[in-house]
Amino acid sequence: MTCLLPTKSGKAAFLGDGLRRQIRRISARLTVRQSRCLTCASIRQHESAARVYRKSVESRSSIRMGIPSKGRMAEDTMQLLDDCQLKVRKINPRQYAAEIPNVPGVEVWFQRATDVVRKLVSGDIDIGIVGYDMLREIGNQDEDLVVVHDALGFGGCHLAIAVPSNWEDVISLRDLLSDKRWSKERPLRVITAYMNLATQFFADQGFDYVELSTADGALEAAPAMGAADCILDLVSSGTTLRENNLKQIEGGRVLDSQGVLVASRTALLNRPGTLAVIHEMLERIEAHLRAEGLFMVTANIRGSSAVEVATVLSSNGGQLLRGLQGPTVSPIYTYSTDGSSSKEGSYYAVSIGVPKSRIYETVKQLRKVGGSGVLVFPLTYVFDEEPPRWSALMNNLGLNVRDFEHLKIGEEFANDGQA
Ligand SMILES: Nc1ncnc2c1ncn2[C@@H]1O[C@H](COP(=O)(O)OP(=O)(O)OP(=O)(O)O)[C@@H](O)[C@H]1O
Ligand SMILES: O=P(O)(O)OC[C@H]1O[C@H](OP(=O)(O)OP(=O)(O)O)[C@H](O)[C@@H]1O
Ligand SMILES: [Mg+2]
Repeated sequence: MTCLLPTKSGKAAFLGDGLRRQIRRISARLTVRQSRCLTCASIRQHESAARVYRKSVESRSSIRMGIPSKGRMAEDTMQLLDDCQLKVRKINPRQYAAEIPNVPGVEVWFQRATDVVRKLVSGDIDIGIVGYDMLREIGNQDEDLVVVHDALGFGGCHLAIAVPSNWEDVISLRDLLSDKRWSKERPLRVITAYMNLATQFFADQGFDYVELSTADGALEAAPAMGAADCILDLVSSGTTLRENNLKQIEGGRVLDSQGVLVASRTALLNRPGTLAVIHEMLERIEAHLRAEGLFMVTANIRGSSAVEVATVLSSNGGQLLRGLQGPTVSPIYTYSTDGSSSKEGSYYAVSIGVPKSRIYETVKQLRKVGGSGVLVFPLTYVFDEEPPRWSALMNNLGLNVRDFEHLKIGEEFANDGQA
């Protein structure tokens, strides 16, 4: 007898201990199966149907962004937008539509991660933040989906094959492939939530005898239950695998993933304002992520000229005391004793951006060259030149960076009403 219960979310909480006991009592002769078995073909049909019904840009005038409504990515996405001063304003927690007051004209829609991708494909949203794994699985290499930023710095995990730890002879994918246990009559049974990626991977690796099945979560339980031989699922810390007596194998890493910013090519090229919004988001995200790893340090250093101080810094601290492009060195003006006049004195103020991880080393180096009054500040943004990801996007869209000059954000929004 097998009884499957929800592992998490509202349903799991509802099935509290009391209810679990009741179920145990009444279910002596009951078998509940939660897993669905889908063929790859049916999933493909489902995903491509969305493609056929892609909406035209004229069907609405607003720019829509989709972000995960729950799960691991939801909180991190909100935090990233907040850190970039793109805070999402939600009137109440059960509402699925919101706005970003700093970017007027953008509607934010909260959706399940899978639906963010589906709605990008169908043209119901223009911009989205999701895990790269979802983008690849659901988007299935749809040419309309353009990755604008591929490393948002959260949701880091990888999709991997895991087999029972007690399969001592199976260390690598090659071992799994040559295992004589699998045949046409008794294929290798793999359970996964990533049917498209799994189909592609096993075909590319030359597996002839594989049967895929799918479930929505807690896949790690399937081998012990006898429902599958191995799994293809996300791994981050590896704890879930370990706790379920599973192990990864060499060559079984299918895809590396983290949060990505995606946009619809159709919307970028045709919906007024979308390209400008993406430009601003990209600039803010890049500048924030660059700043996140740095501290701004200022200190006073004795010297006879700014050049001498800069030379002392670079010859003693090497790259560390040179900052991002070289130290900023400015004279400190000292006043005469009666305060009536000021003159360039023998102290200079230096400002440098340094990696957070090397802050103490920096302080010690500054002291060594006579630095005093060392102040350390967090940074909000480091805006550099136009981000390389922007040029890459323009390239991808077949546009010239100069073409965008006239699409400045103000003009774009001003044009919206007339479009
Ligand atoms: N263990 C993990 N560590 C880091 N990122 C993860 C992990 N598991 C999933 N993710 C990322 O988060 C995204 C959303 O996963 P999450 O589990 O929150 O949602 P879901 O599986 O769609 O929903 P649910 O599990 O609640 O049914 C995944 O697509 C992946 O990019
Ligand atoms: O390597 P770890 O750090 O242990 O993380 C991996 C687990 O995280 C995800 O599951 P999630 O918690 O989203 O539950 P789910 O299986 O119900 O989606 C994923 O599906 C793995 O089960
Ligand atoms: Mg999950």
